[in-house]
Amino acid sequence: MEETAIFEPIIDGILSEGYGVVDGFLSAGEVEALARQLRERRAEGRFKAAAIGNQQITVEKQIRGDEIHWLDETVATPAEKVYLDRINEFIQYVNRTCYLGLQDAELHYALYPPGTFYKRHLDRFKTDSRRKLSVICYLNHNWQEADGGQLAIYLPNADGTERIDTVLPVGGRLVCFESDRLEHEVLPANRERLSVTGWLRTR
Ligand SMILES: O=C(O)CCC(=O)C(=O)O
Ligand SMILES: [Fe+2]
Repeated sequence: MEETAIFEPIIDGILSEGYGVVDGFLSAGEVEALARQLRERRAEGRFKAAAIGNQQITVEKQIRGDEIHWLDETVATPAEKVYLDRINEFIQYVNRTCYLGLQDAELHYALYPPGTFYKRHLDRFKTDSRRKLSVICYLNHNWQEADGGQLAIYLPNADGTERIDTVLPVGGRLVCFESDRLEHEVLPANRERLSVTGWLRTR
């Protein structure tokens, strides 16, 4: 797919709704390859229970139940390189069109076992103001509404009330929003839920 065709709607969504969603950020084949890679990394024993806070010390299952593994570009496999390259193209696009001065990305795989969730939170750590945009790409085959696991996004209305939009974690779909702005939550998933989550950072 032509790059602006997938990048432009993301930025348009952020500007008009506060968040952007696009399908086909990864093709079905790319999703399958990256999901397979995730499972291989997990089988190698590389995944750890996700922690809360920037010291990565507190594991709190009542807040989040996912397991994660950080992508390392120095040992990236072809399937991982496809995603890293696409994200880097997106960074260039955002810098050309929005002058955000993005520098790099930090990305981790996430696997939510059935029944797990991530309670309402903001992504930016108090001590890390480099995180500008949160990007999540889903790696799930044939995800249905009944599978749960929606990303719930809390949006402020002009009158001070809030509304909640939900996004299904459909394979190949990318969601992006400003890390210090939008509170969000992962609702309990009824089946294993796979994604790559990350942050686009300034210098
Ligand atoms: O997987 C998602 O939909 C969101 C994950 C998330 O909020 C996070 O990892 O900070
Ligand atoms: Fe988050």
